[in-house]
Amino acid sequence: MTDKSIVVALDYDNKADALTFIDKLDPNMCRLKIGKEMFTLFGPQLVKDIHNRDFDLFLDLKFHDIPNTVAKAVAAAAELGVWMTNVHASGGLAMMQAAKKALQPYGKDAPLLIAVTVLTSMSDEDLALLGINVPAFEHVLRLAKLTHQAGLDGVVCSAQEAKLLKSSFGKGFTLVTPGIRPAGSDAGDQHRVMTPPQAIAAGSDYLVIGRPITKAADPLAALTAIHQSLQA
Ligand SMILES: O=C(O)c1cc(=O)[nH]c(=O)n1[C@@H]1O[C@H](COP(=O)(O)O)[C@@H](O)[C@H]1O
Repeated sequence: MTDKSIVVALDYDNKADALTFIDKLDPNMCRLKIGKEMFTLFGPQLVKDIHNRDFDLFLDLKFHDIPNTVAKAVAAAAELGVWMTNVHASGGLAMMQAAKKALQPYGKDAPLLIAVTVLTSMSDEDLALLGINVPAFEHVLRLAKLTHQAGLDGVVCSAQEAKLLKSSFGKGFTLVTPGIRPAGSDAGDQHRVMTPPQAIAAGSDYLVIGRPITKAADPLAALTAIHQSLQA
């Protein structure tokens, strides 16, 4: 069972539970992601604990601040040796360029740097409340263009926009897609969703999947079922 296109979002509030689950996994089965909750609770030691188990780790802290601050935060992520990290594209071109530049000293050891476009929890109506009166896919395209211009490795978007972005920016522009829901599972707070096979068919490179796995009665079985759906 090897499919490292799956990135399991480990949104646990208990480190022991998270490590117990990780210890059932093989690093060839998936990659892992920790975000604001786990990093705030458990800090860089958790990153070390996960690296000691040989998993590729996406540090999802979605930096969004002035260019100098984001550049330093991204360099700090590189110091931790993570596989991937992210910023918000809405932080702007100068912020993303500063972040990219901060990774230059790390050469081929630099983490992949991607930018969040429009959160997958947001609908066209949510955007309208922010004064953004275009469909989500148009705003995603706009932010992805800025990210591409800044020289980042790719974007976080929903799989619903993957086809459009691959045709606009090419195969090498990495698409990381949360909002993945196996058929029949609860969407929860996610709005722009797709199933794992649909997302891969649309051109997603990495599927970020959290609750459908971690909140399942048997998380390992849920992950295995997703693997099987991708092989079918
Ligand atoms: O950057 C992210 O990973 C992210 C961006 C986005 O637009 N939407 C999104 O859901 N995420 C993250 O992806 C994960 C999705 O988790 P589930 O909804 O439980 O599958 C969460 O950890 C989110 O923080």
